[in-house]
Amino acid sequence: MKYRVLGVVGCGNMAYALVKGLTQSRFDFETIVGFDVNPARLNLFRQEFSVKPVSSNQEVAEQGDIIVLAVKPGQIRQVLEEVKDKLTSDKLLVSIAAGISTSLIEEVAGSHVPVIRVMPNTPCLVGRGISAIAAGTGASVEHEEVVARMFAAVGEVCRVPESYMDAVTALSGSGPAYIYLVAEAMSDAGVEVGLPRDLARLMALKTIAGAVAMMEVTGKHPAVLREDVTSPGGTTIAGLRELEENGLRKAFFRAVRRAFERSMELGRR
Ligand SMILES: NC(=O)C1=CN([C@@H]2O[C@H](COP(=O)(O)OP(=O)(O)OC[C@H]3O[C@@H](n4cnc5c(N)ncnc54)[C@H](O)[C@@H]3O)[C@@H](O)[C@H]2O)C=CC1
Ligand SMILES: O=C(O)[C@@H]1CCC=N1
Repeated sequence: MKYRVLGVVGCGNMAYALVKGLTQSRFDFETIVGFDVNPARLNLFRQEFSVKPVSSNQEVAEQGDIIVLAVKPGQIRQVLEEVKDKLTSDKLLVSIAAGISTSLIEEVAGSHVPVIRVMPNTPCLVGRGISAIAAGTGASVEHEEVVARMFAAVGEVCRVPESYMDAVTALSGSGPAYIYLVAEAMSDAGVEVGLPRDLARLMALKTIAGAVAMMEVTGKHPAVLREDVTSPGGTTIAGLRELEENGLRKAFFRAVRRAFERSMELGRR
């Protein structure tokens, strides 16, 4: 299968991360065409990535061999209605919309169109994303391979059963925001005990980055690494006790469950 033209419907944040990664990688699209209702976004994509701007989603679907749907979940149905007449079985439709199932897409676009659903995350912008991919009923292993290679340009890729997608969305799709909140909270906590703000932020950020590197490089379980930091009767156990008593784990359980439910709600609209 040879896909020469990538079509991008919706040139927002996630499309930016993906197109940036693709243009810097060896993934060999001859052309990338795009449309966005906001001309400024389209202009940005033209200037930064030489994306060819077209004047409608239909044109993207007509010219693209692979069409990435990167609009908000609430716009997917309307966009599919616009483009469905241009979709043939030799094209490949890729949706990154949270909560939107491949069966919903097939229902509107027609079951002859191969559909792959992907849940990436914003670290794709710096090549450190994690994307889960799942195939619709009309997509083959080859279709999955092509999309896996595309998203490998912006980070790691996991193939998952589609039934995992709402959970993946709640954990890794939304997850960067949870960690930014932790970084902010740690910085403020450092300020509270007397550190200048810039220093507190640097310490928080480098501590998170260092801890992530420790988990990646050593391959040790986080609980083992945590024990290594925790001296008997020392400072860390005093801090950890506060986090446990204030419900850190409970807060994460609840956050991920609520985001999971929200992903399912987005798919029902
Ligand atoms: N932001 C994130 O962390 C992630 C987002 N996603 C999914 O990616 C999709 C896009 O999200 P973002 O890039 O964050 O949103 P965004 O708001 O940055 O991008 C959406 C773009 O679509 C454009 N648009 C709106 N209506 C349109 C239409 N009818 N035709 C063409 N373009 C239209 C908007 O002008 C905007 O530029 C969403 O479905 C979201 O669920 C998936 C993984 C992570
Ligand atoms: O907040 C959202 O709905 C999107 C999906 C995952 C991350 N951002």
